[in-house]
Amino acid sequence: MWDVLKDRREALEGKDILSLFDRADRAAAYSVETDGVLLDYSKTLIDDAACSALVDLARSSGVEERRAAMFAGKPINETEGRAVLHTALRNPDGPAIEVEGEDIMSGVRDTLARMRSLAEEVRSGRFEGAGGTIEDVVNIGIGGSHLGPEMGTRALGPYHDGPRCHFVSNVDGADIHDTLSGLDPARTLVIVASKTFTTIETMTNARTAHDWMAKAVAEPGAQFVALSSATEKAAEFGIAPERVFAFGDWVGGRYSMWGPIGLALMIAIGPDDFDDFLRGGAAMDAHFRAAPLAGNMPVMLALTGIWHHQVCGYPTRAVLPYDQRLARLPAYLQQLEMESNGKRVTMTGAPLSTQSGPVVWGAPGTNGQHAFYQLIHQGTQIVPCEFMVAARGHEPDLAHHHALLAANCLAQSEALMRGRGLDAARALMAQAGHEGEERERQARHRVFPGNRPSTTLIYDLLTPFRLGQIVALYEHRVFVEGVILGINSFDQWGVELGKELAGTMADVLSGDAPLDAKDGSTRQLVTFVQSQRGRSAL
Ligand SMILES: O=P(O)(O)OC[C@H]1O[C@H](O)[C@H](O)[C@@H](O)[C@@H]1O
Repeated sequence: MWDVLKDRREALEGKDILSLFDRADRAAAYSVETDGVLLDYSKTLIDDAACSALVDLARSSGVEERRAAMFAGKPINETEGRAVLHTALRNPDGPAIEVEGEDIMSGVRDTLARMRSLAEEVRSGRFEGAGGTIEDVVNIGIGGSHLGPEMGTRALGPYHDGPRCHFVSNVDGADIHDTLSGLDPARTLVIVASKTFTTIETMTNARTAHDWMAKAVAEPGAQFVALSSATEKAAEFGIAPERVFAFGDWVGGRYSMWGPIGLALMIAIGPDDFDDFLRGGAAMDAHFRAAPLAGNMPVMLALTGIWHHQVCGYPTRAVLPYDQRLARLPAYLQQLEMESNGKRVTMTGAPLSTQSGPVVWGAPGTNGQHAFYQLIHQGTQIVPCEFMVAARGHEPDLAHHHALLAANCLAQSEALMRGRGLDAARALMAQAGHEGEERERQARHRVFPGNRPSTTLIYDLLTPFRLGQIVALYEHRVFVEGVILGINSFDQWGVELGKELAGTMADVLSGDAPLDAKDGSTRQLVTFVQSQRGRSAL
């Protein structure tokens, strides 16, 4: 299949994306719409032959079988022997799903009901801290226990009518210091979010928060909540079982914002809006399960990604939400995509014959336009761009802002595709009064090669439901790309070595472990830190 795709790519060499629009219905044919969201992937150099080869690739890679296995609770996370059922969290009224012979759905419903009741108590003021109603919620967690709720809380700002929410993740004391200073411990709720309840950053921050609260509050544990699969560890930390919200090991960290890890988001926007977020995810699941591959949004987004990264060889892709409230989406997607598909061996342990998933990066528009779009338009590397934008904003009084925002988004994808040729650039320079060699020199700087691919995801308004659709869309896109590459998208062994070495490095830095075994560079760096510490102690 890969050979067919590579041949197709060669056959398209020198062809313009714009010329593909000679086919009058190209935009509609290269788009998928589901439940009010439209994905337009027509501004890519994918023609009918390439498209059908890509769909064949998805089919022959077993995407449909693997999808059925995932939803049925089969242990498709083979290196950890686990099912992959984050989809169950957003379908609490769905049918029974058995994991190792036991139905998990009643547990999902119970936990959601308990989350709802705590969220309502906190929001209504019935749950009080030592000093009265809760004014601030601090979510302590990292990676999958941080990025989802943080991204979602920011994205759904217009729905945020609960207490203020803060997110602490970094072990850098600056993070918790800056977050806690100014908060009243007697009116703060601390959520310790950690699937394993062992992550060094989170446990260090949780203990610091506990000490901070203990200075002002007689029973600090009463203002702590735990979100974890390791309930016994949460109990050891001193958090009472009624404030521990558990989830199964069939929920991967980076797929976990739909369940207990989403508690901060639920407290912020309220359980009803959180339900809408879940419904949006479930709607995308239903589409993903039922739509034929060629009309399936996550599948076609994945195939566009496969085309650009694996077939065309473009090393990165940019996620460019034209929505300031989606500022944290690129970071969220970096974990989702790069931790899931940044692997060098297939499910069987054999080396990948393809590239692993691409580098994902991005920032909201229009800000990025004034920073890195220079390279996107004129750099030598091609960066496929994934634009997203709502047709309207949440601020009716500022509709003229939104009109400019949307216009910029649409103009960028057009500019990337059309570019500006040398003749047009010469004409511009002539108009500006340049002549001869100077005109030629100036014109060359103003050429845009164009023919640069992009996709656009467009929807009416960024509601909780829409956010649910968008997050689930990207989850399934990662899944489809992973299946095609033969990767296990649900483990993350690549984060382990650094963690192990950090443990011993702390001893080396403190002088409790020998430095001799380290390489020259590491010895130099350790010595520098030690000498500076010594100075500050003087
Ligand atoms: O939720 P936790 O167990 O604390 O894990 C937090 C994060 O750290 C790990 O190292 C993984 O790389 C992430 O996938 C995970 O989300």
